[in-house]
Amino acid sequence: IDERIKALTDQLNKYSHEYYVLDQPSVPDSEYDQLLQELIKLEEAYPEKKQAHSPTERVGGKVLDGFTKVTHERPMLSLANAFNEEDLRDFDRRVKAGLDVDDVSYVAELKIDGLAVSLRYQDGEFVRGATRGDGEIGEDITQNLKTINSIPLKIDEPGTFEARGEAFMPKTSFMHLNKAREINEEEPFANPRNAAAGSLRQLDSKVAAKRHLDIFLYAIGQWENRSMETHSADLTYLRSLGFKTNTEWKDCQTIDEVIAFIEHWQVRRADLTYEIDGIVIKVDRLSYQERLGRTAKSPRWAIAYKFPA
Ligand SMILES: COc1nc2nc(N)nc(N)c2nc1C
Repeated sequence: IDERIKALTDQLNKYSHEYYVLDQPSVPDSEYDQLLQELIKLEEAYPEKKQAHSPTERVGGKVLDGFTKVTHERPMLSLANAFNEEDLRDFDRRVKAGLDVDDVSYVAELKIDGLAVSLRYQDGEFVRGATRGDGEIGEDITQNLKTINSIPLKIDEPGTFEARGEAFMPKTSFMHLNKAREINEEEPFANPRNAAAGSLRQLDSKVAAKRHLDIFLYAIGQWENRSMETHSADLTYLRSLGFKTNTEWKDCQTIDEVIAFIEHWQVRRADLTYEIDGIVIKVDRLSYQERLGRTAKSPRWAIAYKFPA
């Protein structure tokens, strides 16, 4: 029985990764559902044999009467903003002056319009998910984050590992949710960001489970075995661990390439299945990030270009 429960758990988590992260399911939904039903029955019969990373965790658990507070060991900073080309060139000049180098490569990423969250893993198990809060103190929303199917419940990484990213509601989920709310004469959400925030702050994770939220991870927070040289290597590593990262990021050798990337997405963003409110530019070399450091609330090695509203 033990073996069967473990085998079903790992198999279903693998299918889930293929479907929700790689968008390449290898089995039909009917086979997934059949195996899930078998696991549910086995866990009901032998509850003590249920694995911590069981996919049956996805449907939501008990209703909480409040959120416990979480202290972020590494503060979750907010980004300084840029609104035009001049701001971007000023940022580039400041970075080069601060490092006393004249060639700095950047990574440009889509700025997902959602809610910043932190996912903490202990010896491979997803043990805690939290909101950014004020950057130092956030709220424990683990139960709600477990309902996001693209979040792996288990990863192959020993010790403490923290992934950070943006939880969001895809545009189609947002439209369907608001249509349902209008039918129920409930107040519609103003935008997908508010809908995602409202969904993740539900005390009843069964409600969050129905909101079809998704997530893109974009940084590694706490990591005992930190070993990468660049941010782009971190993004590649996150993907290799099974996390959903946004594939539209680009290595830019100059700020001109960044500006071209911004112009490209300023037009193309309407075609995306999720809302973005800008482009985030980060110095790629991690040792350079260390040297540039941070202000009280923002890193000096990154900036968020905001699209005109
Ligand atoms: C390094 O800090 C950050 N990086 C980010 N990257 C992307 N792509 N999107 C964000 N919203 C974002 N937000 C923050 C605070």
